[in-house]
Amino acid sequence: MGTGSYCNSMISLCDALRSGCAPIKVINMLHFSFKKVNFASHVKNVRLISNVRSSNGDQNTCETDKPMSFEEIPGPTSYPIIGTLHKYMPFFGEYDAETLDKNSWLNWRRYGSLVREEPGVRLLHVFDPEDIEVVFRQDHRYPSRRSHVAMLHYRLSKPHVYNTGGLLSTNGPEWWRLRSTLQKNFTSPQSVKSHISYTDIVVQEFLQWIKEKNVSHDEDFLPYLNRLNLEVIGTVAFNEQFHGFTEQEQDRNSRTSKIIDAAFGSNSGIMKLDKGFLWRIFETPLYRKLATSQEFLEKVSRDILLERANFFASDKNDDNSLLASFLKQSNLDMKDILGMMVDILMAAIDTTSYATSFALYHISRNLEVQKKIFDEIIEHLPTKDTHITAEILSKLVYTKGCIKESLRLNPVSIGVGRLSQKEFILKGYLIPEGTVIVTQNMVACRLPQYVRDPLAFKPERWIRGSEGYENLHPFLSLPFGFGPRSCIARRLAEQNMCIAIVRLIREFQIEWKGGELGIRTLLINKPDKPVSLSFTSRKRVDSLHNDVPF
Ligand code: HEM
Repeated sequence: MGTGSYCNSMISLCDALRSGCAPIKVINMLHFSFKKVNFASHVKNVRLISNVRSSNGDQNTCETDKPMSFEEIPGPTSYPIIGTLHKYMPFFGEYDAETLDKNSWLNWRRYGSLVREEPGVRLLHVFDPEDIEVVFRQDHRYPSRRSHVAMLHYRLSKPHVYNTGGLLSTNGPEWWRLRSTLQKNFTSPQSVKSHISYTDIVVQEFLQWIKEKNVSHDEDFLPYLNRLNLEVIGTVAFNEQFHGFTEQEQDRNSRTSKIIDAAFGSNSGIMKLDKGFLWRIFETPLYRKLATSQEFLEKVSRDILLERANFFASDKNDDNSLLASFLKQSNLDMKDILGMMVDILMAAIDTTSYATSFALYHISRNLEVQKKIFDEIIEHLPTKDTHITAEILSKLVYTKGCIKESLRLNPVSIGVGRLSQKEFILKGYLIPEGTVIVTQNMVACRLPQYVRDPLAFKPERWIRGSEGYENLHPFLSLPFGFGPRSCIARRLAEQNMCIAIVRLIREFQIEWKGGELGIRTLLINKPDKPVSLSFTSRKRVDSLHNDVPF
């Protein structure tokens, strides 16, 4: 079979994967493609070199093999000045800037597991978890990312408001000053657990609200989840109630609605602005949108901060919000804290809502899985008014397996970005300093060479001791990134998702009513269609089957 038919078979494979073809059919197609095609033979040669180096235990100082240059890495043709940007041109280019997963599939099937691109920067896509591990092992004291470049520009242009670009966009020692100070309260298990009871209260209010609204599958559930996650993060991070479930706050001009819009307005422009440069010359509409969104989040944060700062000045409070802990740090000033508050509003709402949407999507399509979650929940929350505690959460092993499995199939980010800070050798190629590296975890997580039956939703693969347990490569699924630069709120986000899912499944039998759910990548992976769920009260299900305790 020639390259043409290889491409065709892989195109059908990609189409099949995206269109929700039965997983087994897709795997068969994959095996067929692998069997018939000599998969980019030069990549194999490079692998040999890399293996020799690995067995010597010293990748960087091999004297006999001269590393191949970065330009020799397979990838789309790069032209002077425009590099590979032509691939992203509307009408002509075959890549769509909003379907990054599709572009990655195309790259992987054409060029193999290491792909070079030059869309204005030196870019390397890494698909193999072994290589992903090598990338992260290079990590420096201050791991860097090249992202949020326009936001960095915006914040640095307002030195009276911000000291830095904030955690998301700052690199180097200044990033570490912020991170090392802020992360104590974000990540310590004790501090994270201290937020369980408030979060549970907010989630129960949310349940009450969606019951009153009689939410049906004709509505998109995502906006509901946005409100929930703003309310949760408001309470946990700022001890602020936004009252997002009230009639008044549902108005599109309310503070809640405008924060959700501004968070999305900020996030959705970041990636396109990172790729472009015109905003450096004049204020483009997209840059303006980013600036307006940031201004609104700034205003909300400033109002809360001023009120709280006065309150804390009295030193008589038992507030355990993150903001309370920030205000006690002597090496943070108000500008640092304001920047972090804006970062929290930007980073918390869409991420958790998309991740929860996809988890509900998988759980509601797999009623067997849902039954197992319900059985586990009912064992630990025998009545609806049992409070969720840290001890209960620690026992919900299956539910947590579902969250991990959903994040494997549908991570919020297609992979993790890093900026190399010194040259290193990967698969026999010399990767120069300053290369933008994107680890392609989402694609790798759907490949049969790394995961058994990869497109099936099988929470058991994460559960040690269960029959379906799989010892997956530790660098395969990295939904929260890796190392000191990983998501600062990982534990909190997982906890919030778990509490929401537990309460929803405890209350309702949930069914998926939409078609196959794909992704649209603006910065993170948003569901590409409405999140269409039907909620049937367990009371009703119970009276039908009469086998579930209440
Ligand atoms: C399910 C929800 C979430 C997912 C999947 C997620 C994922 C990620 C990922 C992949 C990164 C980049 C990590 C890396 O480069 O190694 C990141 C960074 C970050 N996340 Fe999250 N995140 C989530 C929720 C949150 C929440 C709730 C907050 C805030 C309360 C938050 C705040 C941040 C911040 C500030 C960073 C930048 C950290 C740094 O550069 O030091 N995230 N997140």
